Amino acid sequence: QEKKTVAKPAEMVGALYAAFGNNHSRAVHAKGIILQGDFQPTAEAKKICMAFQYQKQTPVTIRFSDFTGIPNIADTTGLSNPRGFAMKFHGDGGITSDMIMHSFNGFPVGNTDDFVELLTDISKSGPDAPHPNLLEQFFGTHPIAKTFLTSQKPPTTSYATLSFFGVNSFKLTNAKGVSKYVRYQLIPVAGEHFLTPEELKMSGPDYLSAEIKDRINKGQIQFKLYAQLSAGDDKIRDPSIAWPDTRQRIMLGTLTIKKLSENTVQEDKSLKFNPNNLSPGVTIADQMLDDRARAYPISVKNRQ
Ligand code: HEM
Repeated sequence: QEKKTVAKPAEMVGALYAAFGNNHSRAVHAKGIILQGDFQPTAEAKKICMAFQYQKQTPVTIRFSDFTGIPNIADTTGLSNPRGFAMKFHGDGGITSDMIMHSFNGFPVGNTDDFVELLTDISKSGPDAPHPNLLEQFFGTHPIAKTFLTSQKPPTTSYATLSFFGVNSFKLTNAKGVSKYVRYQLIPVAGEHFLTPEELKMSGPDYLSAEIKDRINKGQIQFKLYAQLSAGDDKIRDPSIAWPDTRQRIMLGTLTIKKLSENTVQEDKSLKFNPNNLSPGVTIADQMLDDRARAYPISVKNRQ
């Protein structure tokens, strides 16, 4: 029987503010850039899911971001990993559906209460805290969290050359009523590329937004979206444990990013994603998604 989350949504957002500051911005993934494009589904996507975005080509709005709630974090610092990716599919008649991922195949902890504890421990483990500080103690009892925070990839050369992972599980249902548990993966057509230590030294604090503006002026950017299927005893409700790479993946379609969006203060404020803004055919299959669904609107409200 699954444990119910104890932390209230406001405490989740409060723990993010405690760790990164309340900067009147997104509580996390504060620094980002918005672009526009479209999503072209494959024939296989339609076979496993009846959601509108898998029936025909749809326009999308996407936002790439750095980690933490610090709006001016340097793209070059380790703390700006994992990077974020959020996509809004725009269906007919104004309906939308959201997908939110980050650049690490996993999460530091398996449930929301442990995440709140991790954030709280980070906020209380500043340079003046005696060792072992609370964060070091947390790592002692949560080895996966230590691996997560100490094994991030080097800074990417571009938001367009990084893979993103949905981490939490969803249930996809097709028109015949057949369901499958999946996790999303977004793989760059340009391949994954990371900065060498020399390139990193030459890069400025905003190199990622400068690079993506330059790249999109020269041409389109593409990613392939996959659904990784669960099998065997894969954990559906524990985002800290990635499913094996050997699991079957269904290609859901191609994301083509075509242009930079306005990126006005107003656009960034009004753009909001929620893990439970879904279309019929897609449902949440993980307690953490329910918890996230209640936390995101609090941050959205606070940053207006
Ligand atoms: C219990 C776990 C989590 C909590 C409490 C949480 C909370 C939040 C909050 C409060 C925001 C700001 C919303 C806004 O102001 O618009 C946010 C944004 C975001 N989160 Fe989470 N999150 C969690 C897990 C995750 C996971 C597992 C991922 C990735 C797989 C993720 C990726 C993102 C991204 C990419 C954004 C920025 C979306 C945008 O561009 O607007 N989060 N999260």
